[in-house]
Amino acid sequence: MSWILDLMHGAHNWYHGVPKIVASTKKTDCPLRLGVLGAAAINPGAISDPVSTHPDIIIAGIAARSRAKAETQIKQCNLQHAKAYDSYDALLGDPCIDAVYNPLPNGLHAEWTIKAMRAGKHVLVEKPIASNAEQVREIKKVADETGKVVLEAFHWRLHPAAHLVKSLVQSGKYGKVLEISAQMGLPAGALAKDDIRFKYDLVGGSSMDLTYAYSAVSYFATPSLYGAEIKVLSAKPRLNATDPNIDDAMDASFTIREGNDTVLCHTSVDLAVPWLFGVIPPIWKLTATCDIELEKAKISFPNFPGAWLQHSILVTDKATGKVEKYSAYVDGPEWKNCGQRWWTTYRYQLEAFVKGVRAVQGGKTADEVAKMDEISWVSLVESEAEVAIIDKVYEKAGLPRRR
Ligand SMILES: NC(=O)C1=CN([C@@H]2O[C@H](COP(=O)(O)OP(=O)(O)OC[C@H]3O[C@@H](n4cnc5c(N)ncnc54)[C@H](OP(=O)(O)O)[C@@H]3O)[C@@H](O)[C@H]2O)C=CC1
Ligand SMILES: O=C1OC[C@@H](O)[C@H](O)[C@H]1O
Repeated sequence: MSWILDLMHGAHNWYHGVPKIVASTKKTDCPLRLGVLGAAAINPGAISDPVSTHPDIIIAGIAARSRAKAETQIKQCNLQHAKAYDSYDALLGDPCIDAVYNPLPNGLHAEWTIKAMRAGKHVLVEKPIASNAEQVREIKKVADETGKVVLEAFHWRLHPAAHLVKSLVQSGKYGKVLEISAQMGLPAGALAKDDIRFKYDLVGGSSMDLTYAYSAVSYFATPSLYGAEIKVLSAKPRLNATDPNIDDAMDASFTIREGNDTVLCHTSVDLAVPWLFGVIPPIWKLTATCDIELEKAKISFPNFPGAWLQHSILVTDKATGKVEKYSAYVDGPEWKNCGQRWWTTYRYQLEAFVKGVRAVQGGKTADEVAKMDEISWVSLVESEAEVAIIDKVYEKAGLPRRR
């Protein structure tokens, strides 16, 4: 699956001339030293690529359960400053490492994020940040105790396009939000049968993996999800043939109520969208979409998780049918004057993480970082509220809560 992402990155970088930018990127005298837990398939696109164009961070190490695997990835990504470790503990025990990227299977996110903080490291942890909301609260507790930064790697939320959509929605110009739908799917066969996403003990399942859909509806539904009341109306899973605890797909409907305002939300996620007649890829189910209905307009944000590739935000006036078109690749309401046209969502994510860590090193608290004006951030409060929705969806579907 990750080869698709690597292919998209390659094409994107070639189109924007990124290799020249990489070659001319000078690192600072004392860049942050990042250690990576696991030689995961996602690493080249999600961390190695953005680090290559960031002046203030290097990958100083990769740990894998076998040193050879770590060495292979170090070579593959051409990481000149990286050391291979043969265990995650060995990397965490190295005082030369300042911060950690955690792309382990979902079920290990909370455990290793907490271990990393206790070892004195700041953490960028893959989505979903934890198996359930209780674990997110535990992460928050340890972050408060240790003063370390934790950022859930919700890259799409850190891209200017997401912020533009949010500002259009919240502007009041189009009235209240009534209904939001988001979908995301992968074609059947794209993932191997033994992929981590199909393993219950590693906290797999479509709702855990394609959590973007839950994140999108909740981000756009309210100014802040904190304190909102969630009621799941329906949750219909399509169960995995081998493991009935795994939702290969999940269609859910729920309401998000804040004060007197209630937004009806629909999410549809699928790790194995069946091919039509076994041969035709169902493109319309594979395109990630987020559609927002307000009182006076409909806003559509296609390809919301991959906005760095291409997106076009359409606002249709419900009375006149007139369509306004927007897009955003830099700056915007959260980043102000920051970013480049060629920055991927992962590059924005890294920008946020490095700025957050530097701010904490400069004396700010992690809570203050989440509120800083000059960066975009996903707070642990937001992460917890989103994971809590997924907990409730599993409960409604009659599936066990992930742990
Ligand atoms: N932000 C994004 O765009 C994306 C995010 N992700 C997220 O990244 C994470 C990793 O996904 P992906 O790279 O596809 O997964 P992989 O299976 O390629 O990587 C998972 C890593 O976890 C390690 N691991 C430790 N214990 C186990 C175990 N018991 N079973 C299997 N692996 C184990 C392995 O490390 P070792 O090298 O030590 O053997 C492996 O490299 C997931 O949380 C996923 O949600 C994934 C794809 C895209
Ligand atoms: O971006 C993504 O797309 C495919 C998924 O399986 C993956 O985990 C996700 O993060």
